[in-house]
Amino acid sequence: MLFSEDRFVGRDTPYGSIEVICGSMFSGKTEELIRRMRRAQLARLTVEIFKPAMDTRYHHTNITSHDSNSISSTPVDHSSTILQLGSAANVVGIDEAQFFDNELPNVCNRLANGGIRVIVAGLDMDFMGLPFGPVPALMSIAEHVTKMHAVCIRCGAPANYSYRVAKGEQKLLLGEKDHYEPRCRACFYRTGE
Ligand SMILES: Nc1ncnc2c1ncn2[C@@H]1O[C@H](COP(=O)(O)OP(=O)(O)O)[C@@H](O)[C@H]1O
Ligand SMILES: Cc1cn([C@H]2C[C@H](O)[C@@H](COP(=O)(O)O)O2)c(=O)[nH]c1=O
Ligand SMILES: [Zn+2]
Repeated sequence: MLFSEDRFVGRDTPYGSIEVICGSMFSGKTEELIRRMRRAQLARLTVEIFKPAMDTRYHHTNITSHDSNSISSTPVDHSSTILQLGSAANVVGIDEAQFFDNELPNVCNRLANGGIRVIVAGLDMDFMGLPFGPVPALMSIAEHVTKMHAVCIRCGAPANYSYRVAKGEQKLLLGEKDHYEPRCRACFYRTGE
């Protein structure tokens, strides 16, 4: 069964696995990450949750969804710290993976090869519709990839793009609905609206 805690109970393989939760903004990535981490906690597994220190939108330490669900986490500046701090856990969760350095896939592989279930959430595409940071590479090496969809703010179809309504061409621009709206392919590429 996918995403089940029982894979870690009474099984003698020394290997873990990598799960990626990706999609546009507002698609439910953080809620899904929190759900899986809470289930692991209910199963009395040791969990460690990380987020990039530069993502200060909601809370300094907590991971918080757009619906204000939250779970405590450790902010880190570099993926190497995840390897140091996460190696003793049964389950490692990582949010906002797009903001991490390109060593993150290697770090996740090392954790998974050490027996840890690694669950990573992040944007697969930036505001240009281009692959974002280490997330596409993580999707390649993961056992399980879940692509989430928001609701297109323009037409109501499933949305897999994050359209930037704010000014600015830089890749990194923290923000919420004042800066971005989830859109479907047609509404994303239909310009001037
Ligand atoms: N256009 C939208 N489509 C879907 N969910 C939305 C939308 N706007 C707001 N939401 C809210 O955002 C929540 C998902 O938040 P979150 O898990 O933080 O998403 P993500 O991490 O993918 O940005 C949904 O449960 C919903 O209540
Ligand atoms: C598309 C895009 C997004 N960002 C920023 C905006 C938000 O702060 C996060 C994404 O948060 P969510 O949990 O997925 O809603 O990323 C960015 O910096 N650049 C972009 O192109
Ligand atoms: Zn649309």
